[in-house]
Amino acid sequence: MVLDYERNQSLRNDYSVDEFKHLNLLAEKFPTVQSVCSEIINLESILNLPKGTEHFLTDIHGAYETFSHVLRNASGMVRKKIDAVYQYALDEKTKRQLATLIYYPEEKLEIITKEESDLEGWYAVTLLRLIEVAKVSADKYTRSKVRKAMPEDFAYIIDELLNERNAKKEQYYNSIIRSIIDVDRANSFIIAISKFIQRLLIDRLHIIGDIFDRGPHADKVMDVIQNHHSVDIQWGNHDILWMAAATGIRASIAGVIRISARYDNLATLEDAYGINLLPLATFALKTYADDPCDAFMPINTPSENRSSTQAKLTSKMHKAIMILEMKLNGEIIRQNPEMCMDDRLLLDKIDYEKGTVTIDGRELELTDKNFPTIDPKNPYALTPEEKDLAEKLRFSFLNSERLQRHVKTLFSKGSTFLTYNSNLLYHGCIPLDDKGDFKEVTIHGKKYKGKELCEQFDLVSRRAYYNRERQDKRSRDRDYMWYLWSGADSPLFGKKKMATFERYFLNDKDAQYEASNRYYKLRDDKETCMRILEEFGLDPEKSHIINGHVPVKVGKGESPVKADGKLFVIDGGMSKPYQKVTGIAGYTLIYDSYSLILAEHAPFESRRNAIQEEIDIVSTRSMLERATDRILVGDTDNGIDIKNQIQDLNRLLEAYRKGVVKVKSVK
Ligand SMILES: O=P(O)(O)OC[C@H]1O[C@](O)(COP(=O)(O)O)[C@@H](O)[C@@H]1O
Ligand SMILES: [Mn+2]
Repeated sequence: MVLDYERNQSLRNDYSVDEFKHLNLLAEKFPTVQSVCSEIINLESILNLPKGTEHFLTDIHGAYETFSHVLRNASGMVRKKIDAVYQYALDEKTKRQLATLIYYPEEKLEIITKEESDLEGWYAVTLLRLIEVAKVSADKYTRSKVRKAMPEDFAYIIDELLNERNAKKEQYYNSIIRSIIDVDRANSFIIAISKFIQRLLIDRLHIIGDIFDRGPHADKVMDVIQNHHSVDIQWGNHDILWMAAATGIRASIAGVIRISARYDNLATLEDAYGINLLPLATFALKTYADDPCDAFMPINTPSENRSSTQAKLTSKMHKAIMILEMKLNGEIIRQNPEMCMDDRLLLDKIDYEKGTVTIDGRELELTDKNFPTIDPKNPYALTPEEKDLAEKLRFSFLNSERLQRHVKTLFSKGSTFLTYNSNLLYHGCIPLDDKGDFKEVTIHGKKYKGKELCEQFDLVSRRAYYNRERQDKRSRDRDYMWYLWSGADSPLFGKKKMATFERYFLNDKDAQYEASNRYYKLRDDKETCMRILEEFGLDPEKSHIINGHVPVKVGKGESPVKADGKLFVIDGGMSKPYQKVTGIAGYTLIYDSYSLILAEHAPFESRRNAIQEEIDIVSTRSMLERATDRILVGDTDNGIDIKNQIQDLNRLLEAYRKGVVKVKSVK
């Protein structure tokens, strides 16, 4: 092919060698003039369709049941579609049952098939209703896109049922329904079409970070994400902590275990990820045999459980891993002065005789003075047992197949930030200095700020993970990946310190205070947000920033809408422990072809009640912005890709017609 190119002077005049190669590759996929033309027509028609609906969620923190419900009910959109079709035709009870069936088809069918006296009649009516709901859910997409979303087993039938109903074909239509029931496929069909509806209503899912920690089942959330048809993730500080642990970074491993102990989730760590915690339990029992470890009782342990063997063991493990984490953090901080984290070196500021610590010139009394593993002369040194323990834990994390799979998903679908359809998405902040300019941060001796800083942290983390087998060598990439969890200039965190030590060992609100980067004040300011949008290459007039990380205190009157609507903070406290702070149970930001809508969710009772009592999450929707014209695919990022494809196809068509690229097929 390249030879053809070199021999042909006129070819060389019209095409570069790269374009010639590219067109020949494209010709493999579109081997005839006919196929090129139909693809152009197909793509042109997609450009004129309404854009798909995007859903944004954040700070899931292991709240699997709520997360799963919000996806199943498409943040309230399933119910909205049912209401649109059957506004007065069905009563509330029937609509609620239909909605629950769509959310939990398997579970609901089990109940209904046992209770329903006229099952055949119920199937017939229900199939028809589900098809109607599917129809309105699919109406803005092309037939080809809808077909791609269909469950394989029923693709043909669903396609027929969605498109073929008119007076003439009524009999044909009814006969399909009849035979689904007759051949005993009604249950499978209901499950398939329900999932199809769920999928149609969330065309794209964005997760603005913090999937892990606090709640019990981040592992199940990750399974859902792993199998999702279209999702992206912006890493949160808790996610990167787990990713760093899976990279084999010992300080991060200790951090993951500490938080799991704090929220009484050690069993999940063992059962879901197969992490062997026996070495930690043995070490903790021996080291803290007579220490009550009161400050390390898992939070929210009911008073009647506090003296149980289990609670006592967890507290000892919690303290043991906390001290190990402090030592390992110290090792990284001391080796990386450019991180400027010396204020986090506290083990050497303790007077072990007096039981005090000196912070910012203030001598404060420790609430717990028992440090059997610390050598006051060399407080960061690991004891031989601690070294052995850290190695065993690292082995477990590096070899947990499920954890590694989840972390690979976080890498393949995630990043430190994302621009998508004129929105800029990131979990924490873009570090700013005291004057409000982009803060310069040193990584590996070089200074970065703004977008470049986020890109650099992204790169460092990927390098650290994909070179994790080379643990023999000290890796500064690993150190910087660790930094992202709690470093003052980490875009995933952005507080001047993480006061972990102070929160466990002191009774002093001032010392425990975690001041935030300037960003968190200045994000209220429209001009700052516009500058950030510009920095990331977006049109500041039209674009928005979408943030998580800091719970919005809705109960105290705080609004998730900042900077005159340029920025939205959508951490509404999906995980239970944070609902006290927010007063609600999470937000979904919905971006459809007309508008930006914020759905505010009331607490979710439980999956059991959702299925049995048909208790849905109550969501209040408010319109944030409405477009004057309906937004079409042509206006989106995907639209830009499609337009580029059309351009390439036109060049190919021209090349076929000029005879410079050979038509590859005679068909
Ligand atoms: O609520 P806990 O478990 O005490 O955690 C508090 C810690 O979590 C953090 O808020 C970080 O977690 P988030 O990213 O969820 O905010 C720290 O700043 C703070 O020290
Ligand atoms: Mn966070």
